[in-house]
Amino acid sequence: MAKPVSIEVWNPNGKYRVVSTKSMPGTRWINLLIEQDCRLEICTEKKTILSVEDIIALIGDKCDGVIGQLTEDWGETLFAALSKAGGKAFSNMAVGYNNVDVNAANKYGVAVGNTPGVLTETTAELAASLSLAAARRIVEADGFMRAGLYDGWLPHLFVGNLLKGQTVGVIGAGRIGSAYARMMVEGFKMNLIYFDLYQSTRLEKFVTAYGQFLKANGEQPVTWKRASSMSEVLQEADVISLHPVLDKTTYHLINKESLATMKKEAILINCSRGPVVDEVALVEHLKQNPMFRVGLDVFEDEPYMKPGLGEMKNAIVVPHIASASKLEVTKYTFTRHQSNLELIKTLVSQISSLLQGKIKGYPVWHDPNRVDPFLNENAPPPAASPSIVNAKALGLPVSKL
Ligand SMILES: NC(=O)C1=CN([C@@H]2O[C@H](COP(=O)(O)OP(=O)(O)OC[C@H]3O[C@@H](n4cnc5c(N)ncnc54)[C@H](O)[C@@H]3O)[C@@H](O)[C@H]2O)C=CC1
Ligand SMILES: O=C(O)C(=O)CO
Repeated sequence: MAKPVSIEVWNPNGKYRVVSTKSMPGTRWINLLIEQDCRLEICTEKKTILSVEDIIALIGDKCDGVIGQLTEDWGETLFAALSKAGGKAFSNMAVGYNNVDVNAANKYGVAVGNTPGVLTETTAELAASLSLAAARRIVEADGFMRAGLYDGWLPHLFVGNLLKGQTVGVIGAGRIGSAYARMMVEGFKMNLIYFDLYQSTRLEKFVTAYGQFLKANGEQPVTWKRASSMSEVLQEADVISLHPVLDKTTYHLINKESLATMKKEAILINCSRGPVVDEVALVEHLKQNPMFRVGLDVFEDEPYMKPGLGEMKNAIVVPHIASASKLEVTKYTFTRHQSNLELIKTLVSQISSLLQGKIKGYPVWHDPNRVDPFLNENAPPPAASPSIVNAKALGLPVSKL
């Protein structure tokens, strides 16, 4: 028998039992679920990462839907348990859903939601922040200052990289990769080289137009190139930022061999998922190449770092905070996790619309890139469910809205 897990209950007489494996910011999401006749149970366990056993205990004998986290292992065992409890909907509070075995969800007929589009700017901004911090050695210089080592200006003190006119490389030029590329091209007048399985026409058009603008103003125009392979990006770029999904094609994309092809003074940024980089090989590369620098938001064995990484002066490491930003929306200023608040509303729309429609017969929102209709605080969410990643496999109809 699984150990009981502590919970807080909202709307005990609600018709649908929905479990959230974590408490999330604000009360709007709770009210939305209550309005949809849900009994909501929020896990209040103190530990950060719940085990599969903990989640099985939360699911219990009857559960209609679960809102879960990217730190949880949603595989065969959990989908079997959810299905046995009558569950039909699972929402992952994240853009990335590499922690979810979608085939297992399909097998048990559970719809899987994620939250694309709500963290694009916040993640791109963190990647840009890490790029700048690495280029100008901000963290190292800050440590030096605090240690009382500064005894006067010197011509060679903490010489870093000037970004203007250098080349920024993006691997995975989807929503976040493209937003980051625009920031670096427009903000620092960098040239762009990118690799993606698909052409990013909008991004190319943007860089072309910006290049023409600069030229018309008597400045050096920026350029773009779509690389035919990832290695082309690694060889040519001065700053490389990783933004692909994590799947078997991108696991250890950056490894000993690919690191060896990069410029000795290149900067590598990872705000995608840790296992895209072979972290052991990275530590070794950092040791051998003191002017090679990295900025990491994500780690291979999160929350842990591979031995030696934390001691490397040429590494900037932050604890998966790309989504943690404040945002002003008209007159509202929300808390630190504003971006997550937006994301939660998307989740709530998923769970409640799926349950109301009993899965079948309820349309799935047609465009996973358009989340704005779900984010308006004053309007009810549209009568469709945003971003169900396995809609096609489950034969769910798509909204014509
Ligand atoms: N650090 C953080 O807090 C956050 C991390 N993320 C991560 O960022 C990832 C990307 O998010 P979005 O840009 O919204 O997704 P997206 O789906 O718009 O972009 C991903 C891109 O990767 C490309 N891709 C897939 N396989 C590839 C390969 N083998 N080589 C090169 N490109 C490949 C796809 O074609 C696509 O254009 C998410 O899957 C998630 O893991 C997302 C939000 C926050
Ligand atoms: O949404 C995601 O994929 C995240 O990593 C959130 O921080």
